[in-house]
Amino acid sequence: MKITIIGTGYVGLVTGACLAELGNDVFCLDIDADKIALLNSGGIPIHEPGLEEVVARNRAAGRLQFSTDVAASVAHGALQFIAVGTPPDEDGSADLQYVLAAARNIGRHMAGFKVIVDKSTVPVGTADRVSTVVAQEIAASGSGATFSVVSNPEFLKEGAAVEDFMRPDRIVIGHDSGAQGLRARELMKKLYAPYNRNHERTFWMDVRSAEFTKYAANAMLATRISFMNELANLADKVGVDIEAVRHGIGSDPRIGHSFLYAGAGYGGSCFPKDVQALERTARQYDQDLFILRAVEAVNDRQKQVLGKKVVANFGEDLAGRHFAIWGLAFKPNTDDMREAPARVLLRELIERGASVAVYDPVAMLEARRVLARDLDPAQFAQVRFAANPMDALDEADALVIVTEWKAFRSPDFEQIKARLKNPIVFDGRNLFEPEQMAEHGIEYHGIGRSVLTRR
Ligand SMILES: NC(=O)c1ccc[n+]([C@@H]2O[C@H](COP(=O)([O-])OP(=O)(O)OC[C@H]3O[C@@H](n4cnc5c(N)ncnc54)[C@H](O)[C@@H]3O)[C@@H](O)[C@H]2O)c1
Ligand SMILES: O=c1ccn([C@@H]2O[C@H](COP(=O)(O)OP(=O)(O)O[C@H]3O[C@H](CO)[C@@H](O)[C@H](O)[C@H]3O)[C@@H](O)[C@H]2O)c(=O)[nH]1
Repeated sequence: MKITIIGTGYVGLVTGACLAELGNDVFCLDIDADKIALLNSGGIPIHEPGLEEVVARNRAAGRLQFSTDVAASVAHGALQFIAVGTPPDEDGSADLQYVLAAARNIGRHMAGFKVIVDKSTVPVGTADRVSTVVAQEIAASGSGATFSVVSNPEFLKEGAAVEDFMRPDRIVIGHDSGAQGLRARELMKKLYAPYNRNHERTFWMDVRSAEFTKYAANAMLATRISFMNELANLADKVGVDIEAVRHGIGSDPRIGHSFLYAGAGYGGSCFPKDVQALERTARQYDQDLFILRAVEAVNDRQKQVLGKKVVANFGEDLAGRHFAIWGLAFKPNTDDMREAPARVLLRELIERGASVAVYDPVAMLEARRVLARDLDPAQFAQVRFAANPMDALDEADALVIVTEWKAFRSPDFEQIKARLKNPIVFDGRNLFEPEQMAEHGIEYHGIGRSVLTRR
């Protein structure tokens, strides 16, 4: 099938590359000329396992092209995927300017019949707004073109995006029940047939329900994390090991094991913004989503937990103190720093007068860019970018772990102890066992595990 993808960010690039991998003829459009030039020279703008190979293979086969040419992109695809960003507006609602700009371009240049697929995460009612904008442009151009807008939210996780897209646990498709909507449904069915031959994993529904499903999924996952983080903080006070509790409750199939890890708070480009946007939608309908307000507040506080543990240990004034930080990206296997808990920790430590040496397996360049924006030049000068994890430890008063990279899981503890000024580890992702740390003579502070540390 001929497919156009508008926006070549995490979602657009992965969607385009994976659809090309199945033999489709894919045209990827972006307004960012540098990104398109990079992709056309064989580069990849993001770190995502397996993506580079899929892109290279399909570019070479002529099934995947990148361009800034709007008219050509609209002419190309029978299916026009909108995969542009929907960042938070000042009031927390989803900013739809990029989605509507993409829709306007489609309407302005289209001829014949097109299926417009909203893949971006967008509030309920957005498909109607896209329809209105496209219809206005068609009326202005006089092309007489026809279309149907479909909602097909994306559930991929960064760091596992290619795998998630190629083996989806569900495909949600919202379409209209009129003739154009049913025509769109047939095309979507054909497109996704290779992923699930009998469509056992496709959930067909109306457009608004599909739009809402995406927010409901992220809100539920964020709720589980904040719930566990809140309990972990209590566990620290009442002498309970949150990891034992996690196993104890997760074995109940009604609860399940996933997304119950207490830690330094959730980050990324999705949970924080989508929880906020759903709250905002509710407020527009005079409803207060109490649970989600609490989920957000708990997460904001949780991002400060590591800083608070450091202060409890070293005092409020950290002038002259130096800390090693392992992990900067908001999660492993990505270089994405959006809403990363490490940014909150670094600001806190540096504002209190400390200096830091930081290390992340892939996010160093992105961190440099983001931290130069977060911090003023004098503060930024307090950050040393270390060459490897052990190099970050020298002369540090303690090691603080923020991201659960696999490479941090089995370090040489004797070397850690020898290189740190004080053998103290603050573990924001519960990577290590407190007993094991005690054996190495390392003072250990996990999340919700202080009972084991005291033993
Ligand atoms: N990142 C994820 O893991 C993820 C997962 C599921 C859903 N989503 C949702 O998908 C959407 C995209 O997210 P992302 O992380 O890929 O964003 P991103 O910021 O990485 O990429 C968006 C791209 O769209 C381009 N763009 C903006 N306006 C354009 C226009 N008019 N025409 C062409 N290109 C345009 C930008 O230049 C950018 O390259 C968001 O709604 C997000 O919530 C993201
Ligand atoms: O038990 C857990 C699981 C995750 N996290 C944190 O939660 C954040 C988000 O993690 P994850 O969900 O794995 O990453 P994302 O790439 O943001 O993916 C989420 O957001 C995407 C964008 O909407 C959705 O498509 C995915 O389904 C949804 O998982 C990260 O900071 C994790 O460290 C925890 O603290 N505890």
